Amino acid sequence: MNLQKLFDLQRQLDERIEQEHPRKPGEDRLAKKNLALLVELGELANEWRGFKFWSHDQEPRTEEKIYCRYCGGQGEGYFAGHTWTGKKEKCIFCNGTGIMGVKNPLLEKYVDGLYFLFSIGLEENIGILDEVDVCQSDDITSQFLELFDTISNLPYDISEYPYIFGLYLGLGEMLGFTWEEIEESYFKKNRENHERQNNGY
Ligand SMILES: O=c1ccn([C@H]2C[C@H](O)[C@@H](COP(=O)(O)O)O2)c(=O)[nH]1
Repeated sequence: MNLQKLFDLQRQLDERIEQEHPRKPGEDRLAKKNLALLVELGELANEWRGFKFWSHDQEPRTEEKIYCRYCGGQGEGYFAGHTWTGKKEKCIFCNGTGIMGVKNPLLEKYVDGLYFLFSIGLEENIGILDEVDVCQSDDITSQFLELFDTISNLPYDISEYPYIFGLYLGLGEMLGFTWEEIEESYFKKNRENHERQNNGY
């Protein structure tokens, strides 16, 4: 596990965001990043679904089709490439399948949380943690609850940061992710985050 690489990318992204969205006087960015992390954690729990005892579908959302944005998932349209033809043609962008690929919403949400976790570390000048003790509760629900609890308290007790990091890595393992998958998804999201800034997000 090489945290340095991700940490360096995070620093570059955060510096860019700071330039594009300068801090207002007195703005508490730690509080905002902390809330953002809690929001991502909630969204992650929603993609995991394992706590939804009221539903027959408690399976994690690990596969979701990405529909072709050119034909709206139809596989055909009244165009050839970008040119309007007036008669139905097979979409050349998805080869008529209507589908551009598959994504893993559970992993993507996990990685969004990791972004904010790194960003909080940078905000507080914590630097790279030399060693992370991966922590795991008895079950995933308890792991989420422990994370919500400790993250909510983080602005008042930043010394909990390494413990939270260990809990977050522990959660990743419990959700079945390898570090390689996490890294790959982080790099992909990094490109998207920069594109968003290019496009005035
Ligand atoms: O200072 C910041 C602000 C945002 N993000 C990234 C983390 C997530 O990948 C993404 C969340 O964006 P939304 O989709 O929630 O808008 O932005 C950072 O890395 N640093």
